[in-house]
Amino acid sequence: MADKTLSAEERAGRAFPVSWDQFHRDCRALTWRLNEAGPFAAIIAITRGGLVPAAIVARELGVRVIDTVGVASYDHTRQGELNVLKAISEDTLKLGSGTGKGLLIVDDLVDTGKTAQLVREMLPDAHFATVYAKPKGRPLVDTFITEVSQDTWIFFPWDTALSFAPPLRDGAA
Ligand SMILES: O=P(O)(O)OC[C@H]1O[C@H](OP(=O)(O)OP(=O)(O)O)[C@H](O)[C@@H]1O
Ligand SMILES: O=c1[nH]c(=O)c2nc[nH]c2[nH]1
Ligand SMILES: [Mg+2]
Repeated sequence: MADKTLSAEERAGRAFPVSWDQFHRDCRALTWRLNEAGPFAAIIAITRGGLVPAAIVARELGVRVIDTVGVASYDHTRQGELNVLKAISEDTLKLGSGTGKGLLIVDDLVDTGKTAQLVREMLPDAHFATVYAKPKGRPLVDTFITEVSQDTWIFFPWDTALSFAPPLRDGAA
């Protein structure tokens, strides 16, 4: 049984640090795939993690109508209740005929898939894209770029900073 006193990151066996360069490249690769699935009338970023990929995808696809849906469930690395902090606007709902047809939802990743499930219920016909996917969440995503194992914690560039790493022979992982 999983130890509930440990955070998701502490339970994760591996770390997958992503640099700004790598993230930009992965977002552009995602856009190549999305270009074939579009065109899209608007992009909905799941904030906050979806903001940076949505900006890059919007620039590459030439989409200028951007909305947000605010969903939070992790307090740093501990998953709690899903909270919808901001709903999708009426204008965007109309643009997608109420079901999300012709709209693109963007997030940084799917992990357990709980966030994706909730937003998919709001817009069942929208295309759902993430940059990274873990196996549990993967079935909820239409397009993604890189899959990592469920026990991997992804470190995004906006959450990290360069720091000294001790040499391997001194016990570094
Ligand atoms: O598939 P799940 O297990 O639901 O996890 C994925 C979600 O978790 C993170 O958001 P978080 O709740 O940390 O909020 P944030 O985007 O504001 O950082 C991430 O940006 C995804 O939206
Ligand atoms: O920065 C993050 N990395 C992850 O692997 C993750 N999973 C859920 N939420 C997450 N946030
Ligand atoms: Mg998020």
